Amino acid sequence: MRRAWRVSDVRSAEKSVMAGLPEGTLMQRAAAGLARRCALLLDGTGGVYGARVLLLVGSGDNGGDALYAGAALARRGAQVRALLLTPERVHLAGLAALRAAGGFTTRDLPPRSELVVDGIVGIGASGGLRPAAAAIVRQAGELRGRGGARALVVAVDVPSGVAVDTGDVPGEAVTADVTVTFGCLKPAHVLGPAAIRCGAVDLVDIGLGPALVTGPAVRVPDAADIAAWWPRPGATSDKYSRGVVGLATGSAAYPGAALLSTSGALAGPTGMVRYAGSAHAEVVRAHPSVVVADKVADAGRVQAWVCGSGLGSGPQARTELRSVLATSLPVLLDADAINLLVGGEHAEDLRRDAPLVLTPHDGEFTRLAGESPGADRAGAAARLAAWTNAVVLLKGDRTVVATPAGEIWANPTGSPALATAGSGDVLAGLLGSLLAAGVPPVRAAVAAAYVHGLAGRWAARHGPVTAPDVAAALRPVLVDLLG
Ligand SMILES: NC(=O)C1=CN([C@@H]2O[C@H](COP(=O)(O)OP(=O)(O)OC[C@H]3O[C@@H](n4cnc5c(N)ncnc54)[C@H](OP(=O)(O)O)[C@@H]3O)[C@@H](O)[C@H]2O)[C@@H](O)CC1
Ligand SMILES: Nc1ncnc2c1ncn2[C@@H]1O[C@H](COP(=O)(O)OP(=O)(O)O)[C@@H](O)[C@H]1O
Repeated sequence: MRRAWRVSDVRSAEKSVMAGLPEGTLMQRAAAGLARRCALLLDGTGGVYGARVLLLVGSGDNGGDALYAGAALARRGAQVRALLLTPERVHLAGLAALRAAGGFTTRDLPPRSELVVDGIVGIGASGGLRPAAAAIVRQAGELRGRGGARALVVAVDVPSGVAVDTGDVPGEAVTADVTVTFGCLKPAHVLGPAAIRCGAVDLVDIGLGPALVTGPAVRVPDAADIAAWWPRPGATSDKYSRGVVGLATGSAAYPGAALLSTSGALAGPTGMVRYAGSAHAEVVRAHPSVVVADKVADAGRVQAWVCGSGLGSGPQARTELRSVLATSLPVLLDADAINLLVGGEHAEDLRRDAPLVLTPHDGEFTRLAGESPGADRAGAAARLAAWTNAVVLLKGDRTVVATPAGEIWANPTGSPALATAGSGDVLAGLLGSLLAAGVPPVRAAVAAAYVHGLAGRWAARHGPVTAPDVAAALRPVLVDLLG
């Protein structure tokens, strides 16, 4: 698992560590790590000696890091030039170090560069990049180096222009090949469009660890987490002890949603899948192992319900929603079931002790919350989670999962291939199976999103992806993941 901290928490940690160290120590550690990474990158493009390096230097400590790293590269023979965005306000000691090492300042962008180091702003930025900085970022993105190859871009701490705490990119911003960050990850490294701007993220240890006393703002699962959480059958398991998931999905208008949620559920860890709804004949024809009924009331015992994918919005859909919410079981509400909550008709039904998981896309989120998720998707998901007392999985290219207590996870495996009709139905079935197998709701949501994302990537290797392809890819992905 990777963890990311908010700017205010990073600032407090820095302050407490710096109190016990000579001034500038953290910056020296940061700059040394930055220079090392830059040198490694240059090694891959013809070496450090003679390489043309352009530093984009803002007025704060982020610019200071870039200047000291530039000095280290200049000492190894690189031709380092610093473009100072505000020459009247620059990290003076950093600039002196660069000059002493043989580096220069420049007023204009040079015609060629092998490497651009973005030290315009780091975690001290507020708002989108100002016009002068934005113009430099635009031009620097066009720079070319040896043999006409695009210049490599290394961002210092975060790419300039991203919103560090939310992962939003409000305007012009640097697109980095590598982001070298210090002390800990920040939300922009793992959330939203900012995460994509970071390229590969390299974490340099500057000794902040023990001073990070608050909980992380965002957690990111890795394969080992998912493998550790995923239930496996044991020698004494039977079909009931592995959990039974119930699906109240699909309708005469949308029988496909029933089939797709069933496919997702069948790839999960439960020992049995029950389907209740008007698509029961199609479901059992496609999946003979599924036990079917035509409504929730007749379905038999389950350990968790999935309700809503393709369910429709008529009186029968409302009855089914009421039936699942009346149980004392974990319930996942997707798609139409979320839309049925709008207007408050089910407010009383939502007062339940058992876990609730909501899986909205942006449209469903907006209808239910009364406003779109906006730029701070994690914050928006956490607010809806607190309001509904549910785990909220907000779908998107970086799906986020939030709990009512404000714990936030970002899924790292998303794939644009998943943006295809019905892939959310597959996710709902898989997640429901994990709930029925007894996995705590937040882990079930995080694990389902992770595996679903990998399945999208897997399916995309063989051409254009449809939702059945995503469902079919769940099994090979799970074999890889769980061994
Ligand atoms: N603290 C530590 O211990 C360590 C910190 N470290 C490093 O310091 C960085 C933080 O440095 P920081 O606090 O000086 O802020 P920083 O990101 O350079 O930006 C502030 C400057 O940018 C300007 N500016 C602001 N918004 C802007 C905008 N939208 N568009 C354009 N300009 C804008 C703003 O100008 P002003 O608003 O004052 O006019 C101000 O002058 C951190 O990310 C890491 O790299 C490491 O060395 C490790 C140890
Ligand atoms: N651009 C994208 N990149 C990655 N994943 C995406 C993207 N767009 C959508 N997804 C994922 O695809 C799935 C779509 O679900 P949903 O919108 O409910 O579709 P449907 O209702 O058709 O099943 C979600 O898991 C979502 O996170």
